[in-house]
Amino acid sequence: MKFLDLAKVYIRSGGGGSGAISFRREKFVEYGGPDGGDGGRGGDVWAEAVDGLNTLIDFRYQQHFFAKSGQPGMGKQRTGRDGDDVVLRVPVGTEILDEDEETVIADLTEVGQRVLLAKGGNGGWGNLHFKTATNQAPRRANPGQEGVERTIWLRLKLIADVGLLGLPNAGKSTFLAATSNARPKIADYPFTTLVPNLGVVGVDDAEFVVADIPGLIEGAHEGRGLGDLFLGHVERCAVLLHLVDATAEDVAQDWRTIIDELEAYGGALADKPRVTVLNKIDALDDEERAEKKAELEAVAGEVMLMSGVSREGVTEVLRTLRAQIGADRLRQRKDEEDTGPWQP
Ligand SMILES: Nc1nc2c(ncn2[C@@H]2O[C@H](COP(=O)(O)OP(=O)(O)OP(=O)(O)O)[C@@H](O)[C@H]2O)c(=O)[nH]1
Ligand SMILES: [Mg+2]
Repeated sequence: MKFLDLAKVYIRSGGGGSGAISFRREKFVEYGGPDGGDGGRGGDVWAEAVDGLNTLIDFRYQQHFFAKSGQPGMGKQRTGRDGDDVVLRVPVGTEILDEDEETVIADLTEVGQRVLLAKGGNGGWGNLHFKTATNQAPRRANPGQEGVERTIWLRLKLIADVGLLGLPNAGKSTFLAATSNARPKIADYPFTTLVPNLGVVGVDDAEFVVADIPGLIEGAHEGRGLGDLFLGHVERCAVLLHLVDATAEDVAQDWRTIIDELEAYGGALADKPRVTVLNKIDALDDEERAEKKAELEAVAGEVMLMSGVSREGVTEVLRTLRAQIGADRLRQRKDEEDTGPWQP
């Protein structure tokens, strides 16, 4: 199976148009001077971070991006038309890497940020440019400069405030759907979420972005399951929301599995603030709730209770997240009429 947060792309800027060799031809003018125009410039290839995208899926269907060449120059001093630029529209948070997959060419972290990936070739000079005192009728012009061809990689790291963690089936997508504008796929089989979903969650007067990532399983950091590829996504989150399925056999063990993965992944992930939630409590009676809560608290410390389905406890969890995210990252909640739904 292929993952959409990494895409290989071939790009080529346009070559410059060649300069023209041409001479003026007019009635009663016997020796018209040179009038060959310059070739047009070739188109550039750019990348630009845009609103409203959160995967690189489009680059799975189109991997080649070639800008147009400049048109050749023409007589009567006419310059050839420039080739159109090509712009790769990528989600915010996309890194652009060189062919070696390591060298970072650019990191597009803001909407509208642009980077030039391949410059179009200059147009060649027409013979008009070569006229000198001793050579009044030059029969030479330049070819256009060639375009630049290169292979690059696009790598997406989502910029979310909260990263959802949990084993497959813990109810992460259900939670996201219940609390945000995102409509992730939900099913009672594991690994329903193949592509990370982003949702904007509002609570009180604040908004933040939650990323639903595919379920983590044991060994994910070694490449098992789908989780490890997406651990990279959560690196930039301010808080992790760890959901534990209350209907599971052993909630302490389920919790431990995820924590082990975080620790094995290394980096700052394991030290990030974390909110631990016992989810799906609608399926339990009071006695079972207390029992599971105690089991989980014994290993995880403070635990909140919630159900993404009945929505019991959801607001409290959102408020806790809000408090942990920090004011600098929170967006002001706006009425949808004002601006339309905010798109990650
Ligand atoms: N009773 C109950 N069931 C829930 C709750 N939340 C989710 N479920 C069910 O649990 C199953 C898995 O839910 P998802 O939201 O797809 O789980 P996930 O964690 O996103 O799973 P992956 O994407 O596979 O990692 C579905 O059948 C849901 O209906 C809840 O609060 N209560
Ligand atoms: Mg899911």
